[in-house]
Amino acid sequence: MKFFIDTADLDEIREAMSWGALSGVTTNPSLYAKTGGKLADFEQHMVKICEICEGLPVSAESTATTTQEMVEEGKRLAGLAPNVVVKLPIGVESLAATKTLAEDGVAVNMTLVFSAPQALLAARAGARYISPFVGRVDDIGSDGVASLEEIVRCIHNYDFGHECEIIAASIRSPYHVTAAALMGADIATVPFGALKNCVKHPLTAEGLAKFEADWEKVKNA
Ligand SMILES: O=P(O)(O)OC[C@H]1O[C@](O)(CO)[C@@H](O)[C@@H]1O
Repeated sequence: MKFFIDTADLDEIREAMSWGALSGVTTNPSLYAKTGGKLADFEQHMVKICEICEGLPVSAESTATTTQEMVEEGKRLAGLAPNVVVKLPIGVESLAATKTLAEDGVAVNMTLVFSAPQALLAARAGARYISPFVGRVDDIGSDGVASLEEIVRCIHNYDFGHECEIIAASIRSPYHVTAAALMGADIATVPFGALKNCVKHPLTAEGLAKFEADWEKVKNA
């Protein structure tokens, strides 16, 4: 399974990229809003992310509401850098936009996916990536991992005639990451904090403290 970072924060992206384990970035309007960025600076901000992650897929979300606007905005976003992936929320308008964009060679990440039928339709329309949410399903008292597993199994059952990867999204914990990898999700997009938590383990910290204490003894012997 590949790791993407789920943030629009340039410092977080730079730091996580330096760890050498990232394969891409996902952003959404909420994550851009969190950076304090203005509307006028949005596209340049996406360009900066694409430069930091040269060659890796960077999802930039369209906020258009009609098929025609999504296609226009999608083409503009795709023109910002060769590694831009246009993110569209699932709906009849965005399915139609995905078809057109995919035919034009623009990679689409279909987001806000919560069910297998939504995912299957997105794949049929030509989506390069599909983003089912985990954490937000847990938030409403359902089982986000079970929902993701259903979607992964349905998508992996078929050949859609084009590459189509599942991005486990709305990931909140190392447990979500393990569950996504066990079921064969292609990618997990993980916020910076949760990504750092994935590096940690209490026994690693305990083991390190012991090594350090024992080394002090060696130095003082
Ligand atoms: O529930 P959260 O943490 O807001 O996550 C929302 C998800 O939506 C996405 O836009 C899905 O593509 C990701 O950026 C993110 O993983």
